[in-house]
Formats: sequence, C-alpha cells, structure tokens
Amino acid sequence: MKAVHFGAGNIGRGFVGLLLHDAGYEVVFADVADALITQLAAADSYQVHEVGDNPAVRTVDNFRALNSGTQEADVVAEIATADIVTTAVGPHILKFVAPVIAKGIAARAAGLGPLQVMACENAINATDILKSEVAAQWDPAAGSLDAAAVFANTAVDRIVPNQEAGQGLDVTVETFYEWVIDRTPFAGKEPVIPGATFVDDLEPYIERKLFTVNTGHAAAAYFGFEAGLGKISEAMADQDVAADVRAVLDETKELLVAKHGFNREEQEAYVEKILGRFSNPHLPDTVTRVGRAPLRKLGRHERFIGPAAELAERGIVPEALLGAIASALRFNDPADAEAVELAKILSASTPDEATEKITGLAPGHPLFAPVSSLIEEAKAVV
Ligand SMILES: NC(=O)c1ccc[n+]([C@@H]2O[C@H](COP(=O)([O-])OP(=O)(O)OC[C@H]3O[C@@H](n4cnc5c(N)ncnc54)[C@H](O)[C@@H]3O)[C@@H](O)[C@H]2O)c1
Ligand SMILES: O=P(O)(O)OC[C@@H](O)[C@@H](O)[C@H](O)[C@H](O)CO
Repeated sequence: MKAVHFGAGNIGRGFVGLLLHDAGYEVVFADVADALITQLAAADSYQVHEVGDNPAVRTVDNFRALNSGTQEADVVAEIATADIVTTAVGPHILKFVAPVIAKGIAARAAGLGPLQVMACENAINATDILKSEVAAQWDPAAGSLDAAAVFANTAVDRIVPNQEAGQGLDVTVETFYEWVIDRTPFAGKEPVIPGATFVDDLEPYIERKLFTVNTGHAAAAYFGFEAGLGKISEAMADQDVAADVRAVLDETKELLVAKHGFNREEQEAYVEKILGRFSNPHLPDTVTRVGRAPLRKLGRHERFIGPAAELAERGIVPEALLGAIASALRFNDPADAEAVELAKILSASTPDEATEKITGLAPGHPLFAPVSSLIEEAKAVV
C-alpha cells in the first residue's frame, strides 16, 4: 500500500505521515522545501517524540521523498500507482498541489481502484476545496474524475509546534491526536487507518474542532502576543489571558450545543481537555506560529468570524469573540506576511471597506457593524 503525502512539515511528519506509516502504507513525501526533501530522501527513519502525559517515542520508516516542484513527473508517476493522497500544506496552497494531483489521477491505469484523496488542513471542508481545484485542471478526455478518485473531508487535531533548530527530521508533538474522516464518499471501501475515526456526518466534528481547538488556540495566541508572552503555555499561565480564552470558548460552546446538539457536559469536558492541551509546558509552541496568517484566520468561515456570525444571527452579541477579533487585528508580527498585509488594509481602507475585505461579512449582517467599530479602533493604532 502506498500513500503520497504533500507537505512534509510539522503535521505531515508528526501526524499524517506517522498514522499512515503505522497503518502499513509506504509514504512518499512530496514538498517544495528542497533542503527538507534532500534530508528526508537520505534518511531511513525519523522519530516522533510525543510529550505530555504518557510520553512516547515513535519511529517512522518505509518512506521516500520527492520535490514536487523539481520532480513533478516522478510525483505524478507515484500518484498514478498510489492508494491514498493526503495533504498538509495549508488551505491556500491547495491550488498549487492540485495540478500535479490531477495529472497523477489521469495517469492511473484502468482497473486500479479509485485514488482516495484527503486534505488534512485546518479549514471547513478542505478536501472539497482541493477537489474543485483538481476538477478545474481535469481534462475530460481522461474520463470521469468521480470514477478515478474519491475525495473525503477530514478534521485533523494534534498540536505540532515549529521544531527547534538542530532537531533534524525528528518531530516533537503532543500525545493527543484525533483524525475524523467523512465515511460517506468511500461507499463502504474506506481505508483501514488505526487511530482514524470514520463518521457519517463530519460537519459537527469539524466545526467542534475548528471552533473550539482553533478558536481557543488563536485567542490564546493573540491575547498572549499582546501581553508580550512568547509561548502558548506561558499565555495560558497568565490569569487574564486564560480567563479571556475561556470566555471565548464559552461562547462557541453555546453555539455548538445549540447548533449540533452536543451534550453540554461533554462539550464542557472537551473544552477543559483542550485548555489543558494548550497549557502543556513540554510543548514549545509559540504565539507567532499559532497566530500566523491572521487574514486567513479572520476569514468569513474561519475560527472567529464563523462562530461569531452565527451567534449574531441567533441574536447573541459575542462579546468575548469580538474581543479576540480586536486582538487579532492588533497582531503586528513583522515576520508574518499576512500581519503586514492586514496592517496595510487597515490603514488604506475605511472601516466598512476593511470589514468586507478582511472578514467577507456583508453589510447588513448583524456582525458587520460591531466588527466595523473594532476596525475603526484598530485603524487608530496601526
Ligand atoms: N501544526 C499543527 O499543529 C497542525 C495541526 C492540524 C492541522 N494543521 C494544518 O496542517 C497544514 C500544515 O501545517 P503545518 O503546521 O504542518 O505547517 P508547516 O509549515 O510545518 O508545513 C507545511 C509544509 O508544506 C510545504 N509546502 C508549501 N507549499 C507547498 C507546495 N506547493 N507543494 C508541496 N508542499 C508545499 C512546506 O514546505 C512545508 O514543509 C495547515 O493547513 C495547518 O492548519 C496543522
Ligand atoms: O494551523 P493554523 O494556522 O490553522 O492554526 C494554528 C494552530 O491553531 C493549529 O496548527 C493547531 O496546532 C492544530 O490545529 C491543532 O490540531
């Protein structure tokens, strides 16, 4: 069994690659970072260090590595004979990996089963985004895309920080993980991946993950950054930051319970577990990694505006989420290209223009005016 995995970074090596390896797949890593690919291609194995409660060290071997920029034809040939393709490259990068995936699917021999494709990105229905990019590249002369490949949405959860210099290919991760996959596209032929959970309705799981883990995480990052703290665990040790993060998750909890019928006590336990994960002192995770790409994170269906808009539609003013959005607007990490772009938008646009541009909210939406006011305040300090 063979899997081609795009993105040999933190979650690629520390989670998706590990689970596919443990499931018995040979993993072909495809990435454009040449030094990383050269190192991986020369290595027989790397280690995943799981830190926190019940720490463990896991070894990943039986992999190869290709540069999908300079060795595209080789990657296409690998996809043509693979069982699975996964990605962990970032939602905005999916359009760049789609052409090579389309070519690989088109090159599959007749009689091979459909390729199973899963995007493991933090975004609602990232695989649908990938599928539409693949479909845009698809040559109908190659037959039916739906017959040649199965696309399944997933929700992936494991905190994998940026790795310390000198660590080589080894990856430090938390012990917790969850990989929830939509079963329905597989029509009874889902892959066997121990540790992954297949469900018939992914929406509640992906929203619970994104609007709890990622909303809380990003809130901790932006509040922590403003408090001058470097690590997420330090941010969570600050009583004010921790209280603000908890207030944000109280609001998303209300939405998740009302919308998806999650049991209140179970959701409270889920929140507590996640707050504990953020506080893991063994995890060297930083507020700049977790806060990265604030423009993406302030998007219409993302971790802040998504739940805040739905609460506003239900007549609730999401005060704590608005506080986190205000903090995100002030995330001025000079090393983050999106933070720099955000500051430019704030200074060059009126509050209403910036609200539309940054959040995608339509004027007239009940969240539009409160966010526009926050943007007016943020403009005064950029
Ligand atoms: N790190 C985590 O804790 C975590 C957890 C769950 C989900 N995710 C999601 O996984 C994705 C990757 O995150 P990460 O933290 O591993 O980031 P990362 O930066 O460590 O890894 C991304 C990798 O993608 C590669 N890449 C960029 N452009 C590419 C291209 N055109 N073709 C092939 N490879 C390309 C980069 O070189 C890099 O190695 C994101 O969508 C993120 O939201 C991350
Ligand atoms: O990857 P992002 O930029 O969408 O979000 C940053 C972190 O919140 C994220 O990577 C978490 O560590 C991860 O989603 C945990 O499962």
